Amino acid sequence: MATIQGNDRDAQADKEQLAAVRVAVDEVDEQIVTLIARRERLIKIAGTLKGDDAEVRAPDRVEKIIEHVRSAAVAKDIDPDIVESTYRAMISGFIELEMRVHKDNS
Ligand SMILES: C=C(O[C@@H]1C=C(C(=O)O)C=C[C@H]1O)C(=O)O
Repeated sequence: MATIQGNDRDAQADKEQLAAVRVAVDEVDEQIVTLIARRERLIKIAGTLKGDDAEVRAPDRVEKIIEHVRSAAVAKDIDPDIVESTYRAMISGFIELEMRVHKDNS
């Protein structure tokens, strides 16, 4: 009977570790989506409190958020560019959502 040796055993161990890492990534994603849902509820409220489209877009506020999350990324020793691009994509979606909420309320 063949036994698993050397490289085969390493490859098997890597596969098992990758599967475990993916389970952990899925758990983190659940947490992230929970936080995005919480963020979305707040953004919708903000949309009801603003006077016009320019206020909804609030580009100065967007830049302050980017500055804030970049600093938070640096403090945690992760790549601030990844955090910034993630936030810019998310905020761009939220601005469109907030626009719709704002229109429905005005
Ligand atoms: C939530 C706001 O409105 C918009 C959405 C933002 C966001 O998703 O973080 C940020 C600024 C605005 O473009 C706000 O003004 O605070």
